[in-house]
Amino acid sequence: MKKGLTIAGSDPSGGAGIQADLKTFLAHNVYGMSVITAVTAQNTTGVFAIEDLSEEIVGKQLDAVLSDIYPDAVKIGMVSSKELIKLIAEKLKEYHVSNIVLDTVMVSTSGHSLLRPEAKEVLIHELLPLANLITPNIPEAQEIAGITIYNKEDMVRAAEIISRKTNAYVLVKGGHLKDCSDDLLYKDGNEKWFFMERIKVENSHGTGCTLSSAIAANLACNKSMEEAVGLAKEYLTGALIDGLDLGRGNGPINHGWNL
Ligand SMILES: Nc1ncnc2c1ncn2[C@@H]1O[C@H](COP(=O)(O)OP(=O)(O)OP(=O)(O)O)[C@@H](O)[C@H]1O
Ligand SMILES: Cc1ncc(COP(=O)(O)O)c(N)n1
Repeated sequence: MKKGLTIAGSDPSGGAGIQADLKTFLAHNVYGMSVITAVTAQNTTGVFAIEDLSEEIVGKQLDAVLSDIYPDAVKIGMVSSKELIKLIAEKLKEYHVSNIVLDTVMVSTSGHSLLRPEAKEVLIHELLPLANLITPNIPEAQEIAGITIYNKEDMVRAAEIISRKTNAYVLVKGGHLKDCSDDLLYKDGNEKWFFMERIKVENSHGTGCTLSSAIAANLACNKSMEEAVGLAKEYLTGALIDGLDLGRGNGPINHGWNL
C-alpha cells in the first residue's frame, strides 16, 4: 500500500488541515500519517485560537514517522513559525524525502493569519527549494511573487517569477479570481491550464488543503505531476458538487464522496 504523510495544523471541525488531508488520503486508498505542527480552535465560522507545538515534539514526530514508515509522498500545510519551518526543512533533507507538495498556507478563508509575518521569507527560502510542487492561491502567489494579480495573464507572470525561486512545479490556483476555478500548472516556461466550471456552493472550507493532499496521494501512486493535478481537481470538484451542508458558516466539503 502507498503511504502519504501530512505535516500540517489540526482543524477540530474536520474541514481543513490534517483532518482533511487524512480523509483525502483514505479516499485515494493511500495509508495516511500526520505530523501536527499546531492545534487550532476553529470551525465553519472562524479561527478562535492557535497554539504551535514545540520544536521538540514536532521533531520527534518527524523522526518517529520517517525512521519507521517511509512515506511515498508528503504534503506540507500550515506551519506558522520560522523555527518550525527550519526544523521541517532540516528533517526533510536528513531523511531524503521526495514527492513534496507544499501548500503555502498563509491566511484562512475566514481571514485569520496562519503564518507569522516574519516566517514568510523563511518559508520562501527554506521550504520552497525542497518542494516538487507548490500550490499558492492568488493572495499567496501575490505575496511570493511580489506582484498584484488581477487576471489570468497575471497568474502566468506570477508563476514565472515564483518558479525562479524554486525548481518545483508551481500551481497557481485561480479560485480567488471572480467566477474562476481554473488553475495554472507551470514549470520551465511550460503552462498547463486545468479548467473547471465554477460550482455554486456555500461551503468550500478546506478546498486548498484537499487539493494539495489529493495531489500528494496521486504522486504517491506514481502518477505524473500533470496526471496527479488533473485527477486531484476532479476529486475536489466531486467533493464540492456533493453539497455537504454542515455548520453555521463556510462548511466543509465531502472528502468521502467517492467511497
Ligand atoms: N466554487 C468552486 N468551484 C469549483 N472549483 C473551486 C471552487 N472554489 C474553489 N475551487 C477550486 O478549489 C481549489 C482551491 O482553490 P482556492 O483558490 O480557493 O485555494 P485556497 O484559497 O488555497 O483554498 P482554501 O479556500 O481552502 O483556502 C482550486 O483548484 C480552485 O480552482
Ligand atoms: C489547520 C488549517 N490549515 C489550513 C487552513 C486553510 O484552509 P481554509 O482557507 O479553507 O480555511 C485552515 N483553516 N486550518
